[in-house]
Amino acid sequence: MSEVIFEVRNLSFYYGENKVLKDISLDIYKKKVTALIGPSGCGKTTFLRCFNRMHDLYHLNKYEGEILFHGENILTDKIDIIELRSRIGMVFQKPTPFPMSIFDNVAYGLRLKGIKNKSELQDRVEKALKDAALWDEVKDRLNDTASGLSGGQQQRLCIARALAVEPEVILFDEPTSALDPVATGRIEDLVHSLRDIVTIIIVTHNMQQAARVSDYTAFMYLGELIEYDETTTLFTRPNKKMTEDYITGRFG
Ligand SMILES: Nc1ncnc2c1ncn2[C@@H]1O[C@H](COP(=O)(O)OP(=O)(O)OP(=O)(O)O)[C@@H](O)[C@H]1O
Repeated sequence: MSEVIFEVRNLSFYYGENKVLKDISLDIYKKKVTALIGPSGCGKTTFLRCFNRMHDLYHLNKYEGEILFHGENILTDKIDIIELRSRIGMVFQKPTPFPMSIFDNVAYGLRLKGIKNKSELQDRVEKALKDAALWDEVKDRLNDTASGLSGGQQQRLCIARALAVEPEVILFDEPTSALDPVATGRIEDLVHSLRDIVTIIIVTHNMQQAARVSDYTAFMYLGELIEYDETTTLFTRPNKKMTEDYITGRFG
């Protein structure tokens, strides 16, 4: 069994009065891919956004319970959220390149961290683009604007941007929902391979995708965690009838 990086303990979450996560407890394992699946509105994205405190942007949102990150609760006021987000990166549904060059997109977070040295920047941008399986396609046009890339390339650029600051964790929120099947396949291969360097939590609508890319899968329904197990077990021998009904397409 691998090392635990997050211990989620009795986590509930409210949008104002609306309780959408209900007493969730689970462990997330280091350098593994964990998929969050379940029907629309079950709380997958809400759960994902707790891990880097994305909900803090709106003051009526409320967390209860704990998420221990290396043993420290990240849901307290004592946490430096900027620092937390540099350790826990995020990739969104739609590619969100900044309106600047390919190079500057990847260098952005590095410059924010105070890295000014040109050759260090170049090395780290190159490494991040290689890790994101994009280097060969862009190495001759690093100064071109990022908006000229295809959707799939833009999403890999966003992954490179997230990787550049060497986070411990990357949260993926349905990263292929805006992509065609070929671009989707490339992102899936990439997510699968990235677990050698980072811990990944990924929300997906697509059960086949969860089965292909993840080591662990959490099945959620109406804000509750119904079942959580190794992906192969959850998809072949689920414990709960509700999980079985969902993965065999009987509802949702
Ligand atoms: N900003 C918000 N304010 C109030 N309620 C919200 C907000 N965002 C989501 N919700 C509600 O919280 C519940 C969970 O939504 P969430 O987006 O987390 O589900 P999901 O499983 O990711 O859904 P989908 O697969 O459709 O993206 C839903 O009932 C949704 O309507």
